[in-house]
This record gives sequence, C-alpha cells and structure tokens, in this order.
Amino acid sequence: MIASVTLNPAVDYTVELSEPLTDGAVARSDEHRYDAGGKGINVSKYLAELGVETVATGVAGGFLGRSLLERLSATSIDADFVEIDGETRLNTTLLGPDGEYKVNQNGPQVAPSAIEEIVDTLQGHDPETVVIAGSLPPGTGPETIDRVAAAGPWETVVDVGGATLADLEAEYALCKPNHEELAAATGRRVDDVQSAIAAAEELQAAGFERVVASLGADGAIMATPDRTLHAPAADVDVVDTVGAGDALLSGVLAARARQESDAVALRSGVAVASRVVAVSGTRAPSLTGLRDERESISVSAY
Ligand SMILES: O=P(O)(O)OC[C@@]1(O)O[C@H](CO)[C@@H](O)[C@@H]1O
Repeated sequence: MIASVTLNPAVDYTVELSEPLTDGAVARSDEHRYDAGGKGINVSKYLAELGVETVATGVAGGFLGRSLLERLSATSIDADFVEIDGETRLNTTLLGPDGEYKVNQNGPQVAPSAIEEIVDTLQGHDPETVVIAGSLPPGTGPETIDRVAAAGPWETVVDVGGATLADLEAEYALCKPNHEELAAATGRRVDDVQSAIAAAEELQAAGFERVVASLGADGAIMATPDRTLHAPAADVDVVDTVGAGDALLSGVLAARARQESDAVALRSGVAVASRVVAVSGTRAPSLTGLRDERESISVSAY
C-alpha cells in the first residue's frame, strides 16, 4: 500500500475566465470548481483511480480543512488526517485566454506534535511506500521530512522543493523534481533535456536511488542507478497543467507497485499526466484504458 503525506494540503479553487485579466476591471467567471488538493493528496487521488491501494494523511484545520476532508470522503480514498488549529489554505488557479495563473498560500503553522501524530498514523497503516509531497508549511523543515522517512520500514518518495531536496539526509527511493527544482537542488542551469539529464544524474548520485523529473513540454526523465531514460510529452490539448507532476509520479509509482520496469513506469507516468492535463482542476479523470497511450510513448536511454 502507498501512503501519501501532505503537510500543506489545500482546497484547490480553479476559475475559468472568458476574457484576459485586466488591471482595474472586473473579470467575470462562467465556470469554477473546488478540489481537495495538495501534491500528496493528488497522488493518492490518481493512485486510487489507477486501482492502487492508498491512504492519504497530513494535517487539516478550520473550515477549509473540513471542506477538504468532506471532499476526500466523497472519493474512494482512505483519508486519515491529523487535526490542527490553523486554517488549511485555499490555492487559486485562474485559467484565462492569455494563460494560467496560480496563487498558493503559505499555509498554517504546523507543530512538531502534529508531525509525531502523522508518524503514528503511518505506523498504524504500515505502508510499503510513503510519498511526502508538496511545500513545507511554517514550523516544518527538511528535518521534518527526514523524521517521517526514517520513522518506519517503508521506502520513502519525495516531491518537495529543490532547496529542501538538497538538505535531506535520510534514505530516499525516489524524488520527483520539476526542471526548476532540479536546478535549485544542483545549482546547475536546466533549460533543455540534456541539461536536465545532467542535473538528474547528479542528484541521483547525491543519494536518491531514482530521480524522476517532470519537464513540461519536454516530457519526463528518470535517472536510475544504471542509466537515464527520457520520454517525450504526449500530444494532447492541455486545459491546465496543475497536478501534472503529481500525475507523472502516480503513474510511475503505480507501475513500480506492479513490479514493472523503469521504462514502463516512465511511460505510464507520462500517459497518466497526459490525461490529467486534459481536464481542469486537480480532479482525477478516468484513468482506465491507458495501455494504448502508454505503448505509443517512446523511451530513449542515455
Ligand atoms: O504549494 P505547493 O504545496 O508546492 O503546491 C500545492 C499545489 O499547487 O500543488 C498541487 C498541484 O501539484 C495543487 O493541488 C496544489 O494547489
């Protein structure tokens, strides 16, 4: 079973605008939606849709925390969150004809005692894999991630900021940076596939068994102990890119849970991401029948 930990979850508020935002003018919106979000929660949503057993944990508080948990309880995901005094955040995505704008709040203060409750929760579920994903809320730091990673016999996967990645000390089976996080974690310039491969290999050598990096329109790479793989992005009409990295990670983890090869895992990740970017918000689209999409994705080895 795969457990996700979201230390800074959010209600994701996605607003579709028919006209570009203009300074001083009122923008009217025809469509909006609210999703239970935050990177770990998204991973659990997509894993559940892929038929992988998962539990989502983290912290939640205030009326947005209650809304988040109500939304999760309407899904098939097992959610086991720790209640905190602060208010869970509202993260906003504005989708207009001129582009995609994202506003993320910093999130509430999280006390060390809440982290210990999360550790107890994880120990109670006894997962094989723990995925810690998303930004660190006030009161937490890289040592929080190391604490959760080292608190049980599970393998740990992280999707956290680049600077945080560079400061981690526990053992990690996999990390999932995007190109900016790769650059921040290694101090390298990352502006194309080749420079991303060099940075991912450096990060892999620094102590992550596998590095899966999402590169947007350039697809994704996976640095393994033996070689580095690249898969191009699938050709789809993109509605919004929010959750694409979480979808990539979910596809990779679902394939790993089925003991598939690294190449199949990378193709599966790209195929899941291509379904998620075709819908607005961070809801899980149908992820059935991915085989054809997965098989049409080529993988090059370096
Ligand atoms: O502020 P963070 O924790 O880095 O990112 C949070 C977030 O943008 O990530 C998810 C998409 O990946 C959204 O559900 C959520 O709003």
